[in-house]
Amino acid sequence: MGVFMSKSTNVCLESIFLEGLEITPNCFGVLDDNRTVIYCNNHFASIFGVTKEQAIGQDTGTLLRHAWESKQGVIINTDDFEQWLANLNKLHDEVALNEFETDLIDGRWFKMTRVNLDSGHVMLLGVDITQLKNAQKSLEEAHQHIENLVNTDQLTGVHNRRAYHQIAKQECARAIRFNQPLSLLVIDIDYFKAINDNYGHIGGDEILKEFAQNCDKLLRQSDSLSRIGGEEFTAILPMTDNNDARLIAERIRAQIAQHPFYISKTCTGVNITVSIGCSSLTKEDNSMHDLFCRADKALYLAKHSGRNQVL
Ligand SMILES: Nc1nc2c(ncn2[C@@H]2O[C@H](COP(=O)(O)OP(=O)(O)OP(=O)(O)O)[C@@H](O)[C@H]2O)c(=O)[nH]1
Repeated sequence: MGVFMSKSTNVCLESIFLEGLEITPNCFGVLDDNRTVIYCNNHFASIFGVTKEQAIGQDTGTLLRHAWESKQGVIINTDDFEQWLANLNKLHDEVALNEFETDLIDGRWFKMTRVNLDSGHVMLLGVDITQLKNAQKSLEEAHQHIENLVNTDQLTGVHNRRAYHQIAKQECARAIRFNQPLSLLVIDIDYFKAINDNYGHIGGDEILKEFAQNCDKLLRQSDSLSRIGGEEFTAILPMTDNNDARLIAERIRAQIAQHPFYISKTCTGVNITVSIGCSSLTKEDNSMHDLFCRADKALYLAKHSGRNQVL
């Protein structure tokens, strides 16, 4: 590196730059046209899990292989290192200037800028963005937590009415677009008022919780159980035609009817039944509302023709 002096102060700017580069949390390195490191600071060398003295004079392929084999420095997720390196070199040869983010095993993140200079040298500058990345991760986690809270029924832990509408919209659009079957169950606990009257509201809440958990276990992972009202639930069944939906509904009805529910305050076993209305997507349907209206009508009929049945 040439020495350049400030005319006004007669100070060697090179030594000031080099001192500054060692103190900064950012990384800096210069490669020659054979990708050999001719200058770097310690942060740059740490990308390869080596010291500055070890890095200078080595080509980046050797340094990256060391990082990959020793699991130090930059995280390289590949089983075929040679292919990975060939792809990287090809990309760097083709693009004169590129920016990318890289994460290290010690948790640091750098936003790297790589510039191919006219002289054939390559300059690499990495800004430490670890704090930014951590803040971004915390924000994403907080967002996910809030998202879960606003979409979850606090009593039963299944989806709430808000989530039901969102899922219904998505699933219905998908089923119509790809011409796939879709079914909906509207499930209502029979004579729930009597449970509240006999065991109090807390006892009723216990039943609701246990019912939701049991019902959820009887469904597939791709199905969505939601509590849309007091003792009223819906189950959205993607990729399920009417025959299968009725089998599933019947399985829920039968299992719930024979399941021993339990009220902890009075140590009482309780039996409950459910009535279920079932509907499936037809060519004439435009939205889940169409399915809901039919399933709700079927539920009404089930209630008025004796309860504990699927219609
Ligand atoms: N414990 C509890 N009860 C609730 C909750 N939300 C609604 N309820 C009660 O659920 C009962 C619903 O009663 P109804 O609509 O008359 O229906 P039902 O007694 O189940 O009768 P059918 O549906 O006709 O079989 C009411 O007593 C509500 O107060 C809740 O979050 N917890």
